[in-house]
Amino acid sequence: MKIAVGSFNPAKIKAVENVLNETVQSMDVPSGVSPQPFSDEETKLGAINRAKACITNGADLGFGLEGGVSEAEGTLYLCNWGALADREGKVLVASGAKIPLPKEIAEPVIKGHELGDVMASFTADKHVRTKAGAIGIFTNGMLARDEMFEHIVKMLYGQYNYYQNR
Ligand SMILES: O=P(O)(O)OP(=O)(O)OP(=O)(O)OC[C@H]1O[C@@H](n2cnc3c(O)ncnc32)[C@H](O)[C@@H]1O
Ligand SMILES: [Mg+2]
Repeated sequence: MKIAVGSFNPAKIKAVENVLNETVQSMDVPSGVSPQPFSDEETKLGAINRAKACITNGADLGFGLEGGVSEAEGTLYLCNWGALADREGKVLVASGAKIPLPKEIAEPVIKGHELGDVMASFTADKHVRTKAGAIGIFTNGMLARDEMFEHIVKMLYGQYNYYQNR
């Protein structure tokens, strides 16, 4: 069975490999949304598009993981979504943990800068998006980006197995 993840970001690949305990293929697929999704709906759609594109590119199971931001009551939150697609056209979704972003991060993102770039200059680490991520930095290292994606992958794969076995 060919399992793919629609990204070359090591945090996303590692999350799928750790949960499924299998080697997965990375696929360069379009998310079909903006590089910086700005709502739960847009972030979820990016995840679904990536998962479906893996199937179009020949995978049996395709994972799409997407990071974004969403605004509620004047606060900008980090938001994350995942989707799992199969060859039968089944698509499952799950959302990840959310935390508010501090003002010095939220302001440049609202002005149009990508969160990954803002985090890179804030931490002086251009690889931050592939490791701790914003979630790791602002939880003081308690929850890294790959671990947060692992929770999403568990919810996706768990739902997939539940509905397969019913
Ligand atoms: O190569 P892809 O798979 O696109 O990986 P990415 O790091 O660009 O990740 P996303 O497209 O899913 O996320 C959209 C933007 O939000 C950024 N982002 C989202 N969550 C983040 C986090 O926890 N830490 C740092 N940047 C994050 C990300 O780097 C992008 O600029
Ligand atoms: Mg991206």
